[in-house]
Parts: sequence; structure tokens; C-alpha cells
Amino acid sequence: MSNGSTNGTASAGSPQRYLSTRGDDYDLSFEEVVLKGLASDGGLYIPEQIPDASQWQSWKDLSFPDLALEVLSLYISPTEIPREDLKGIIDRSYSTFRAPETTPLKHLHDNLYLLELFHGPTFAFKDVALQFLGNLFEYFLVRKNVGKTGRDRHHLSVVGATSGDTGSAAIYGLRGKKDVSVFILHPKGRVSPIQEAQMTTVLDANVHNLAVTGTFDDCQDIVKALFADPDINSTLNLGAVNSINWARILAQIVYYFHSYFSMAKANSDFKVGDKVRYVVPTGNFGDILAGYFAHRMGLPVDKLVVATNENDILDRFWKTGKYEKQPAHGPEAQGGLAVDGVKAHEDGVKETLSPAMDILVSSNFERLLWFLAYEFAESAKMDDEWNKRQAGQEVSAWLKQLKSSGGFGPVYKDVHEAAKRDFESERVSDSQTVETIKAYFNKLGYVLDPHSAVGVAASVRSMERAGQVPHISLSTAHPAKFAGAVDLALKDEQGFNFEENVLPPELVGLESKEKRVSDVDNDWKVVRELVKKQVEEELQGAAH
Ligand SMILES: Cc1ncc(COP(=O)(O)O)c(C=O)c1O
Ligand SMILES: N[C@@H](CCOP(=O)(O)O)C(=O)O
Repeated sequence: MSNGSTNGTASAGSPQRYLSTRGDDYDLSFEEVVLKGLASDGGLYIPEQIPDASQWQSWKDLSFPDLALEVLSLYISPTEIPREDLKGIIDRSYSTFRAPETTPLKHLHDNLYLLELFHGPTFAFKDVALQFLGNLFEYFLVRKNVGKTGRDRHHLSVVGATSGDTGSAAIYGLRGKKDVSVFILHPKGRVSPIQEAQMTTVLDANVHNLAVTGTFDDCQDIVKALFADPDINSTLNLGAVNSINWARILAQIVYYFHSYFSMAKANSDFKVGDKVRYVVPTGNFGDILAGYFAHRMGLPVDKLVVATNENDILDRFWKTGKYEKQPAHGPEAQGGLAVDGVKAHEDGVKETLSPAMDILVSSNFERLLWFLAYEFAESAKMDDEWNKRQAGQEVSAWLKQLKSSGGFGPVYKDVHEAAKRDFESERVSDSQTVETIKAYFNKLGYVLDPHSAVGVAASVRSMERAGQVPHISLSTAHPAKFAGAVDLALKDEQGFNFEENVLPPELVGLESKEKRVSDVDNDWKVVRELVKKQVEEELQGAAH
């Protein structure tokens, strides 16, 4: 790709601006995109320029928070957040992590390293971005509300969808914060008992858990419908905590650089500048997209490997160039049979042992599609404005087709080839997940959570193709969050005891604590009325 202004070097000192993947919204500030979350045309925000971090090698000895300051400063102008303030936000965000390295890297065997991203308050990788986003919201609100009282204060109504981890991480990042109400929608009965307890045992007055009769995709659709609804948007300021919010992706870029340097220190055969493969258990495509940005900023990445469970829309895209909710001749087309013990629902989502990735439509894939469409547009040799407009139009057309007919593609050959240049993909079944958890416990005494096991199983396959290239496999959750799957894999293995070896003290007894949760129908208008009524009550309470 050329170093055109959208994809190349941000000129020094010029503040970063943001645009929507669907082309209607552009020239927005960082604060605007963080507070708005989703663009008014339904698209996702992306930076106008991916900064070229030519100085990245000089970051090699920085601590995680100091490295975060360098990376984030390339996307947030000091005219928007002065550097000292940004440092304060970052330091507060990572002071809650239990590991001194924030995101430690473990050598598993051969050229395989595991990046442990679960040392934050809720034991999943989401904490890395959501501790930051919670403090960022607070910073913007305090600044907006200086000297204001009562109804004049800017109040943020956060609505988020979760398959278990985003919800608790968002709740822990925002509980008790002034001028914020939080509504988290989870699919009733489809999150693990610990995940459910992590969310529903938080009793702060500004936190509201809604159990939706439906799937994670239904919850995500409700959230997107609320953002698109003029009625609720005319009375409330909605805020997003899902990875549709650009700040989520931004904060995650840091650990790609950090783990690269950790690996270079641990591996004497490796020189800074050599290439690495990152393998990422993937659902909504947010985590791996951060790796794509790191790569585009200059980090030497051999490939980013998308690791899906049996909800494999992304794996099928990389194999066929088609992005379709249902495979043309998949098990559902043949009568909805369960494969490998996995329950397939009418809506096409399968209930797997890695439930946080039971997602049919990956929100952030839209952001990658924009960059692929932009690159394709460049071949017409027009100007940058034209390329951006073309990319926006192409993405809008694909997404429209996805909505109307459940899929699109095959995409143009060049678009598919460009996707394959940076990414590979693997699909890991439930039985392979169980086998992987078992194998690593027996080989190394290490207990993987099922999502991380999907990544490790994919890593082992990738290593067979990639020769000596080191692999960093992202471990996205602590195994204690998924007791059912871990127990299924290890209950008969010698020396395994969940309570003694896996369960951290912070999670002991959680499930028997008092809970607060409301059941709601799978109907966005019902959710809208509930949110409006609750926020009104909170605003009235705050005014007295
Ligand atoms: C434990 C875990 N692993 C992996 C994922 C997938 O991450 P992403 O949605 O960013 O692809 C999620 C949730 O999204 C998760 O909670
Ligand atoms: N796996 C996620 C699903 C939501 O994804 P997000 O990264 O877009 O917030 C979860 O655990 O909630």
C-alpha cells in the first residue's frame, strides 16, 4: 500500500482526525469519536492516517504504561489531551493490573509464546482497553462539566452488548463513575456462570444488567439499533464500550509492541527487526484488528492468524473470499444437526466451549474491509479523496448486502489477495479445543482457558507452515472464567484440582453473592424505553 495520507505517515504535529467506514462522517476529533462510539451513518470510526512509528525500536525498554503513552500519543493530539493528562489516565488504568509487566509473556515450548492478557480486574483481555476507556470517559466528562450543575451536566448513557467478558470489564471500568449510566445486554443463559456473576453482583446504582432472550448477535443488533435511533439520540448521549468504539482498538495496539519486545528479550536467537506471527482467538475481530494497526505502524509481523471456533464466518472468508452468515452447504443447510456435540441454533450461531467467540457477524471486520477497499481504490490512480469515497461506498454496499441477504462476496480477487497478504486463518473445533487444554496441562502443567486454547491449537498448525518464525499466541481469558470447559477437559487428569490450582481468590464465592439483573425481550424498542426511563430516574435523583 502506498504512503498516501490515509494510510501513511501522519505529518508531525497535525492532529489526528477520524472518518467513518461508510463515508458520511469525516473530520472528527478523537474526543468526538470516543464519545459518539458509532458513526451516524452506521459505520465505524477509523483514523484518517495510520501513523508511521519509525521510532518504534527505541521503545524496547519501556514499561507497559510508558509504551502505551508513546503509542497513544500518535493517535491523540496533545491539543486534545495534554501529554501529562494522558499519562495520568494511562497510569491509573494499568495500576489495577495484578502483574508487574501488565501483560506478561510466557514461553510455552519451541518458538511458541503465550501473551497473558488476563491480569486485569475481570480476568480477561478486555480490561486492557476498558480500564483505559472508563478513565477516558471520566476525563472527558469532568472537562465538559466544569461549572455545570443539574440538567446542564453532560450525562453519558453507555449501552453495550456482551458475550460475557466485555460486560464485566466495562462494568468494572465504569462502576460508580459520576455522570455515567451503564446498560449491559447479555444473552440470557449463554454466558458462563462466573461471567454472569461478575456482572450481576455489581450493585452500584449506575450499573444495569439486562439478560436478553437471544444470542450475542441479537444484543449487538439492539445496541446498533439504539445508536441509529433518532428518538433516543435526541434525549440521551449514548456511549459505546464495545469494540465498535475506536478507543478499544487503540488501547489494544500497545500489547502487540510490548509482547514483541518481551519476546526479543526472552529469545537470544531473535533480533529486534525480525518477524513474528501473532495468533489471535477471534470473535468480533477487535483484538486482531489492533495487531493489524501495529503492523501498519511498522511492527515486523509475518502474519496475523485469525483463530475461530466453529462459528467460523471469518475463517470461511479467508478461505473463499465470501463473507456469509451461513455456509452454503453447512450443517444448518442440511437440517441444523449438531456437529462434534455443538448445538447449532436456528439463527446459525453455535454454542461452543469458547462462548465469548460465539459471534456470527464480526463488527470490526468492517474496519479491515475499509482498508482493503481503499487499497483496491488506489489502483485507479485517482486522488486520496476519491480513494476514500470509493472505499466508503464499497463498504456500504457490502454491509447492505450482508443485512439484506446474509452475506456478500466473493470479493474482488485483489481484495481477497490483499487480505491474505497480512492474515491467515484457522478454525478450531470443540474437540480440538478440549484436546489442546488436555495436552498443555499434561505437557507443561499449564491450564489454558478454551478461547486461549483455540489460539494455541491454531498456533501449532501455523508453526508447521511458518518454519522458524516465532509465534505469539494471545491468551484472552483466565481459565477460571470457563470452569465448565476446563473441567470437561481436565476432570480425569491426574493432579488436576480446579479449586486449588485454577480458581483465584478474587472469584471465590462470587456466584453466591447478591445479584441484580432484569430479563428483557429481544426487542430494541423495549430496551430503548427501559434505558430512557432508568436514565431519567438517575438524572432526577442526581438533581435532588
Ligand atoms: C475470552 C475472549 N477471547 C476472545 C474474544 C474475541 O475477541 P474479539 O471479539 O476482539 O475478536 C473474546 C471476545 O470478544 C473473549 O471474550
Ligand atoms: N466476546 C465479547 C463480545 C463483544 O465484543 P467486543 O469486543 O466488541 O466488545 C464479550 O465478551 O463480550
